[in-house]
Amino acid sequence: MIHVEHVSKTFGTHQVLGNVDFTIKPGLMTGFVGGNGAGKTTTMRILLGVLDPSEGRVTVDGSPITPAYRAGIGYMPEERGLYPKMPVLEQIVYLARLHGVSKPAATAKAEELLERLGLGERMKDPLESLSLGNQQRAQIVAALTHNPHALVLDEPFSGLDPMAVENTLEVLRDVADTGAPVLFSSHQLDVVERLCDELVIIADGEIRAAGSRQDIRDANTVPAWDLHADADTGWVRGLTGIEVTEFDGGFVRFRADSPQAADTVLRQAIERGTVHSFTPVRPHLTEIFQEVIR
Ligand SMILES: Nc1ncnc2c1ncn2[C@@H]1O[C@H](COP(=O)(O)OP(=O)(O)OP(=O)(O)O)[C@@H](O)[C@H]1O
Repeated sequence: MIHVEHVSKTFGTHQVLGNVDFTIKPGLMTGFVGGNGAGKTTTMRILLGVLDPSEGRVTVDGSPITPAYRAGIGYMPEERGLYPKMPVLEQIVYLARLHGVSKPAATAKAEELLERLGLGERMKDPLESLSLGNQQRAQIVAALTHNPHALVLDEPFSGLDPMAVENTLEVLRDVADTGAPVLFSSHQLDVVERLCDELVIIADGEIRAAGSRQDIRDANTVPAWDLHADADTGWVRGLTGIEVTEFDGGFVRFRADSPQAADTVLRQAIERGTVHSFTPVRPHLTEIFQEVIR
């Protein structure tokens, strides 16, 4: 398990990370979500050793991360690093060889990954002749060809079409299934919500929420219910332990101090007429995200 432990970072007098603390668990895909300038790239650079933290440290299974461990991470930096004029396959094999992979093994792996990401026909073409989305796919392959034991990917899905997102997801999932911790950043919560097992939400250089989707939902959900009835539901406003948040004739959304208070609403609604539905409100993760990054 990789642990970013109480990391702070200051550039001059500008603190961009404050006590950032989260884990990336083996075998799971962790989505690192935050708006522009939230601190995702800075955190990833510290994880990779490109930047030093002002405070805190990164550990792997409880010990400080080593250069050897870092060298075995598949890293896709924010500033994409491939050579525009060099053929795609050739440079991916070259980069894998720098990691100590033999030429035949690197070639076989790169060809397999390029095929899976739909670049089978373009392997011999110079990178610059590919569309931006296809260059992005090549970058992903470059991060994976040296059989990394962990992945740290900065915005791997940005600019990919839906099919490429699915193919990339499958490839990343295969790496996670080998027991590797996988971290990828994104500012597209809808994508991350669907793709990852765990989420880390950052805003203004601070972690605002972390854990599984369910953990984050449970921790940030105020119990609320929706009631749809035939008759006007204005009477709900007068009940103790109930706070009405939305109301429109036969519809009311309310928060309840306890499940018993919510039951009372249902009982009274049935006594007053026909109840069409009575359901707990499950906020979408996107709504929670908007709330926690405020
Ligand atoms: N070398 C630097 N010197 C000064 N400030 C920096 C430096 N690098 C990053 N910052 C600042 O740190 C903050 C966090 O930036 P960072 O790139 O980590 O955010 P991000 O979450 O990756 O954003 P984005 O999604 O826009 O890439 C920003 O305010 C940025 O201007």
